[in-house]
Amino acid sequence: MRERTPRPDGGGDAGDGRGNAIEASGVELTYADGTEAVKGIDLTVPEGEFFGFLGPNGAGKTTTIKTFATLLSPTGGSITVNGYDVRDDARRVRETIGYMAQETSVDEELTARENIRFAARAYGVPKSERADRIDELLDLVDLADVGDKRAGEFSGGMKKRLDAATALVHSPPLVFLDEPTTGLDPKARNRLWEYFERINERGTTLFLTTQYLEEADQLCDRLSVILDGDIVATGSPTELKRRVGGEILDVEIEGEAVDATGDGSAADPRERAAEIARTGDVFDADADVAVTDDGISVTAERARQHGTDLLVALRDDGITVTGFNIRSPTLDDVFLAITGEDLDSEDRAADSADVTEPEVTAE
Ligand SMILES: Nc1ncnc2c1ncn2[C@@H]1O[C@H](COP(=O)(O)OP(=O)(O)OP(=O)(O)O)[C@@H](O)[C@H]1O
Repeated sequence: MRERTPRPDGGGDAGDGRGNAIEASGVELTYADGTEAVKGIDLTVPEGEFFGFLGPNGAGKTTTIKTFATLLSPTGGSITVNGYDVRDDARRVRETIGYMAQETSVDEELTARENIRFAARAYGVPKSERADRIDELLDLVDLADVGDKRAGEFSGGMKKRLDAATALVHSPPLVFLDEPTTGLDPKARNRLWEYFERINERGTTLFLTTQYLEEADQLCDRLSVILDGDIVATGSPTELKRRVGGEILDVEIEGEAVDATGDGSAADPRERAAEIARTGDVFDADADVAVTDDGISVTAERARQHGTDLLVALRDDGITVTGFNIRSPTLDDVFLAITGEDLDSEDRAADSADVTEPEVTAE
């Protein structure tokens, strides 16, 4: 069991007996050069929640997390963390949080065990408790077998796990994780996810920033989407997906654009199919039709019911359908609907050029 940190009287209440780990109201952060990185956000995170903060590069995730962790002072609004005001009680806030920054802070010259011991000393963990705490944390992040190896020999994923262990050394009830899995390969990312789930199950509130929709979907109870310093949506992954509405019908269409008349005007069967989906009688006017790499994608309330009507209409027009699929919206669709941008495309490409795993075992 984690140790409960006594809360000051001012701590908020989530309404179900739980307090609020974070209460933020109208938070603004404008940098000295005039960049308005955070533009008045409101946010409440109940104790014990796994909360996600999702947004593309430069959206304001790190800036927000730094104001919550007292590393930056907000230029407007108010923030209470574990019941303490970040301006008036910064020291108490720091004592009751863990913070895992984007860049790992492990000392590569030290062993895993020495890294955690150093953090334990820095956080004032009583000497009598240190040895047990170090063993417990090494176990928790599956580094017990390599506890006496130098961190410099570890893979990227192992360093991240060690870093996360050091953020937990004083048993904080709230831990901030700033893009903890960026740059890791899928296997290392999965290991870290398991570890985060484990510490959340022990009762620790987690505030995670991420660019990965899949990560937010898999881990988070609730999440907010931040874009250009503003929160543009908040809800559970399921609620957000429901908000997109309806189902998605993906239709794969044969054939490239051809210049049938030889006058330079290419007829693209996908464009023609999209026109039929938009203007035919098959779907309601509010159906959303997009041309994709392979064909078209239709988001509509009754996509499942009317899918076959569309296929017939396409066939009657001489268009060859090579495949189709009806699915529920993903968070990717949510993000696309909110922002008009596909969040994942660039990041996925970056992933393949990733950290190589491991020379040292226990990965
Ligand atoms: N020290 C700084 N001075 C001025 N502008 C800054 C500073 N740090 C960040 N910014 C700007 O503030 C905005 C938000 O940046 P922030 O790092 O919070 O975004 P982010 O969502 O965490 O992105 P990333 O995923 O790239 O870390 C960006 O426009 C960024 O360029």
